[in-house]
Amino acid sequence: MPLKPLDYESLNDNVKKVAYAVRGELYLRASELQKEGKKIIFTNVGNPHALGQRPLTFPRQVVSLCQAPFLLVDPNVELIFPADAIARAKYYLSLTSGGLGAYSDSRGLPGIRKEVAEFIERRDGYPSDPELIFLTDGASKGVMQMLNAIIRNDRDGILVPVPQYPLYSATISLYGGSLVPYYLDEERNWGLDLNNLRQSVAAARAKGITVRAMVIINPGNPTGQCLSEANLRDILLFCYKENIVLFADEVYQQNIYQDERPFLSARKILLDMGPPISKEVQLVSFHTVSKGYWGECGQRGGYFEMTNLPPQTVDEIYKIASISLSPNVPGQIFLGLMVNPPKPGDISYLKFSSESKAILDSMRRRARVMTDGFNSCKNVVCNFTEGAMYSFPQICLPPKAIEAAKKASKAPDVFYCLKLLESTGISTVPGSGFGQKDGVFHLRTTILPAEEEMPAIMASFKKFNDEFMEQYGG
Ligand SMILES: Cc1ncc(COP(=O)(O)O)c(CN[C@@H]2CONC2=O)c1O
Repeated sequence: MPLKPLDYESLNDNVKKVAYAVRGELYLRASELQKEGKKIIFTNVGNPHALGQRPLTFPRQVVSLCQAPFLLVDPNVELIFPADAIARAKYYLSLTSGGLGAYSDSRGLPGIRKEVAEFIERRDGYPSDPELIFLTDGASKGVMQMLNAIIRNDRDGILVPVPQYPLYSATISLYGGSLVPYYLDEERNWGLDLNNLRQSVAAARAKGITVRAMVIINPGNPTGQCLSEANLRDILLFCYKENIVLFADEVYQQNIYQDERPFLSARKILLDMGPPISKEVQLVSFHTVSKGYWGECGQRGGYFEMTNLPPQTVDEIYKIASISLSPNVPGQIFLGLMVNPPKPGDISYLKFSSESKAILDSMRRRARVMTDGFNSCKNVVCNFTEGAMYSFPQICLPPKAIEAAKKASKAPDVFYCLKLLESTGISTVPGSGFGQKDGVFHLRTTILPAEEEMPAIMASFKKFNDEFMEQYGG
């Protein structure tokens, strides 16, 4: 029988090349075990509500009213919903062309794009143009749109930090480009290594690759590092000198757990640097409602902002966005609420700010508990989670463990994570899924398990790890 068009063997090779570890072998094994009745702690995905985080009240009130406008005319509505939520729902509905069931413009509702621009202006102190802000179904879709626009063939290279969030490696594979790694320095808390960056570009060019863009993830996933102003200036100067576009993935900008390096946007530093750099470097910045203290991953709300892209390019990006007709409208409303939350004096302000602060304060405490927990384990070292939502400890695997992994035809860190999962139910992602230096092994977990469960989880991990190291002669 001839191959059918959708038989595996006849699929697009780029599709078959793609790997995405966050929901890879460990996740699938964990799902099997769960079906068999084993209690699994899914710390593999930065999915706060799946780990018990409660949604913020105000956004849910507003979107509920938007989803069910008949409530707005119910005589009892003010008994259940605060007046500012009612007013905001009416405002958002007035922006739509027929409620949440109607398509919006392919770039998103202009009124919400304006709210995003105003947020950026307040954050950075520079004007922002709503026409250069596109709303997307999560930041992922924006990243994919921009990588699709810039990758022409396999000679086009995209600089990606290693360890990296595999949205980038997977998308670059999918679109047939070349990933050009630049290694973060684990000894300096995953700091930027400019020499390695320059060497990577030179090596890529020597192979005939045209380096077109550089990705920064700030704060980092899985590594959690926060870039300093000096780092950002170095990166922007580098992009200017090398004629490279900067993709700034800033989805964790609310998730900061230390005071030394607060979040600074790439756009702010670019504009601070002034001409010629501020006029020449092309920058695309990404954000989402999935992270921060919102954690509204399932709502699929995101945006990207374009800086120094020519109008004709913006038009092309708009054309491609039009193929998908409209970003989902509820997700757009969540985004509008995130960038324009209740203000002091608003009825909902006190509740909103206390809910938000409680979540962030707890995340900061959990980041510390998890880091210290890992560092109390034999042959485990872990940098502190400066930001984002993850811990990325290095597991120093003894030779016997590496030998056993080889016999099991598993990468050493996959072997370790599978043993951890089978023994404790803790579902993690092996460091190999994010990239790491040869011979050095990690795992990624989130700092998201409930705070009251964290000590028991870390104790369970420690018991497993120390027994594992004993068994394999570590
Ligand atoms: C750095 C980074 N960029 C973009 C995204 C995508 O966000 P959207 O939900 O807006 O598309 C994620 C999601 N983080 C994944 C999801 O959970 N665990 C992770 O590592 C991310 O970590």
